[in-house]
This record gives sequence, C-alpha cells and structure tokens, in this order.
Amino acid sequence: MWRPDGSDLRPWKIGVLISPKVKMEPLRIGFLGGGAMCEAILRGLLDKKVVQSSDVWVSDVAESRLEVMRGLGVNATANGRKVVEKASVILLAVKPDTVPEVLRDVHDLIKQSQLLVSICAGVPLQALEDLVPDGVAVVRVMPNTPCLVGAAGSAYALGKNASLANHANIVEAIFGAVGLTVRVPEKLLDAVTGVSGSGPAYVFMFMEALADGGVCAGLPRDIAKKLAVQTVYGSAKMAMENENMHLAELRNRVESPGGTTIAASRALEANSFRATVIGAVMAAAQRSAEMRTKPSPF
Ligand SMILES: NC(=O)C1=CN([C@@H]2O[C@H](COP(=O)(O)OP(=O)(O)OC[C@H]3O[C@@H](n4cnc5c(N)ncnc54)[C@H](O)[C@@H]3O)[C@@H](O)[C@H]2O)C=CC1
Ligand SMILES: O=C(O)[C@@H]1CCC=N1
Repeated sequence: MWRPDGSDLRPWKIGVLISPKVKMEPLRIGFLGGGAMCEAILRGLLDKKVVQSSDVWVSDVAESRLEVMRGLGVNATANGRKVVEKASVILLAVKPDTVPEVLRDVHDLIKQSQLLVSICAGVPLQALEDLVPDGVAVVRVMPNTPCLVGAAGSAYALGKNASLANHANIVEAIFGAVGLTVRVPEKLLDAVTGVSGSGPAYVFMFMEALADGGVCAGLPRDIAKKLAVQTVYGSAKMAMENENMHLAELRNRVESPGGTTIAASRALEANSFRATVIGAVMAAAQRSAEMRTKPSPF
C-alpha cells in the first residue's frame, strides 16, 4: 500500500508486515550507474531513511556524477566491481545499451545471495538472466522520476529465480518507500513505460502548455506557472482521494452547462487531445519494445 509520506516503510518493517517468517537484513544497495534515476531513487531512499548513506555504493564512469554522489554522502567509485563486492542488492541504472558491457565486467563477482534489480527500459528479464551467473535472482522495475519526492509510480516483474516472499519484498521495500508499487507480468512493462515511466514528461509538457495558455490570456508568467502546477497537483490529489470515481465524472463536475469549461473541452476534443495522448503512450510503449532489437544510436 502506498503511503504518501512513506512512513514506517523501512525494509525490516516491510518484512514483518508482509511475511512474519522473513527476517531481512538492513539493505546494502549498490548502484551501477549514478545518473538521473540513481539520484532520484537515492535521494528518495535517504530522505525516507530506508538506507543509510554508508550502506550505499555507486559507480559511474563520469567524475562529475561521482562528485554528486559524494555530495549525498554515499560511497562513490569509478569501479563497478567494488560496488558489486559490497552490495546485497545491485541496482542497474545505466542506459539500456550499456547493460551487457557493465554486467560482463562484474559477472564473476555476482553471488546467488545477491539480487539484481534493473530499471533499464526495454531490457528483458531473459537478457539480464543470461548476463548473470545461473540461479541469481533478477527483478525488472520501471520507476519514474517522482521517486525524488516520494511519489513515484513503479511497476515490477519477477524473474525466474526471484521469489514473492523474499525478492518482491525487497523491491517493495525500496520502491514502496518512494511511491506506489505494483507487480505485473513482464509483458506489460512496455505499456507501463508508456504510461508512468515516460509519463512525467507528458505531464510537465501539459503544465507548460497550461501556463503558456494563461500567459496568452494575459496572466504574468510566474502566476500562470504557479496556478498551472497547483491545478495539476490538486486534480491528481482529487483523483487519488476519489479512486472509485470515474475520471470523466470528476471532469463533468467542472463542466457547467453552457459554461467556460465545456467550451474548452470542445476545443480539446476538436484537436484530438485524448487521441494525441493515447498515441503518445503507444509511441513510448512501442519504442520500449523496439529497444530490444534497435538500441539508441546515442
Ligand atoms: N530517466 C527516467 O525518467 C527513467 C529512466 N529509466 C531507465 O534508467 C536508466 C538510467 O537512466 P537515467 O538515469 O535517466 O540515465 P543517465 O544517463 O542520467 O544515467 C546513466 C549513467 O550511467 C553512467 N554510465 C555509463 N556507462 C557506465 C558504466 N560502464 N559504469 C557505470 N556507469 C556508467 C553514465 O555516466 C550516467 O551517469 C536507463 O536504462 C533508463 O531506461 C527508467 C525509468 C525512468
Ligand atoms: O526515455 C527513456 O528511455 C527513459 C525510460 C522511461 C523514462 N525515460
């Protein structure tokens, strides 16, 4: 269950809550890749005190990223092998096309007692399992950048060696501390990427356009931005607090007969707003599926 403030979601408590038989050690997390997502997850975990900074190791090839990590008080190194030696959970957070070389470099160090968690878009469990020693548990997670503020939406799928009682518990402890988590069959992770993995970008774009609309209608930019962001935040809060109500019902309550909102809704429909958003989700989901065979050229 998601608790927006992340309270009482420390891993040992999760272990007790979900399965009284599971006794979990404090997490030692090793990130391979210290970029934007590592930072978002890590800041969220440190903020919620799910791990101590001394129990976190991060490797990156960029010195500038290692500096950022040292600034967070965690152990930072250019050597991924040191990270794997220390961690109980290895969190793979490099770009998808870098995954094979990064895992080959540490292959001989990975033990069956460790869990590999990959957040890399489009990289299948089978490919990950082929890159680690036999029997090692692997979980694929698709989180999103709101990890940073404890409001992520993450979905995960368990690999063939990962168990519900143990490995799902660990993943829930990590990603549940920084937002909502759901378990899905792996085949749905491309769709998840289209909705929530990439989703924050569409929402930021929408807020930007909403603010621009305000400026177009005469508002000063700072006021337009504040109102646009608050409107998205307040609407999301209402949708969460009325989860049994259809989203169209919430919309209809704003649309007074003959009023301003229905005029705007008509303009949005005339410009295929919903079809455009659905098309964007499909484009991201298709790109996620395609990344298995066509990696990024960049
Ligand atoms: N950015 C997002 O919103 C989301 C990203 N993801 C996934 O997370 C992964 C990371 O994405 P970002 O953090 O956005 O990318 P990023 O480019 O910010 O971070 C990747 C980091 O890996 C480092 N790196 C490159 N080669 C390395 C190596 N051999 N060893 C160690 N580090 C190395 C880079 O220097 C960089 O700092 C990707 O696979 C992406 O698909 C998943 C969900 C959301
Ligand atoms: O754009 C990307 O490929 C990554 C995966 C999900 C969000 N960002």
